[in-house]
Amino acid sequence: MKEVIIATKNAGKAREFQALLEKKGVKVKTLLDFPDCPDVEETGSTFAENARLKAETIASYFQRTVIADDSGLSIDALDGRPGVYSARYAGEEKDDQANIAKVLKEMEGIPFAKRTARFHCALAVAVPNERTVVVEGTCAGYITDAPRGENGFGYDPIFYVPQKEKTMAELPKEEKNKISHRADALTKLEKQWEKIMNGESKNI
Ligand SMILES: O=c1[nH]c(=O)c2ncn([C@@H]3O[C@H](COP(=O)(O)OP(=O)(O)OP(=O)(O)O)[C@@H](O)[C@H]3O)c2[nH]1
Ligand SMILES: [Mg+2]
Repeated sequence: MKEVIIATKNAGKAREFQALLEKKGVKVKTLLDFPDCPDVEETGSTFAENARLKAETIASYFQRTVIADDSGLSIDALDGRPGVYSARYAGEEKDDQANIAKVLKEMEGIPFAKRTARFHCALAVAVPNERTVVVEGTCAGYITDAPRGENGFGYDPIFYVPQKEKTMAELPKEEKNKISHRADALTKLEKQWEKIMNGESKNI
């Protein structure tokens, strides 16, 4: 079975990539499998910049093809916050519950129609000494006024998906994986996928 390294230490993302890529017959390794792997500082101001930074640093470390995901939630009523700071919105410890609590507090009193939001996912494919490819995916929804559901990770319990009439955390994982920002971004690599997996880096 072919194998790809996803440059993430986020267990929720790791599970989703495993499920998404299993369908393509690809085995996923993440940085959770390589505890000595260096941490990459996310100094970019966009999802694409951070995805590129993570992918290129880790591709250079392993000297092989690496895909990185930088993602997050943009809320219109909060001028796009938490945005690229989604993981650490309530502090360095990356606590999902604390992040949710902070968002709900900031959204108090805002009516449903004005609670529009969007998940973003930038995926960067880096091959040592080659041009990096970045694609992006989104998923639109609304911020609820209380958490609902146990599935997924991050802000999923407060992200309402109108076409499903459920929060992302109330959807079974197969359903999230059909409509998520991550799935959307991955679709955009569809045409290049064979080349990526064969390590044919040029012109992907
Ligand atoms: O409800 C959610 N459903 C999702 O599907 C989702 N995808 C991203 N996020 C949020 O955005 C941060 C990513 O930040 P991020 O890309 O820097 O990742 P991270 O720092 O957690 O891990 P790494 O991949 O950098 O190692 C995460 O922690 C989450 O808070 C999501 N929330
Ligand atoms: Mg991160």
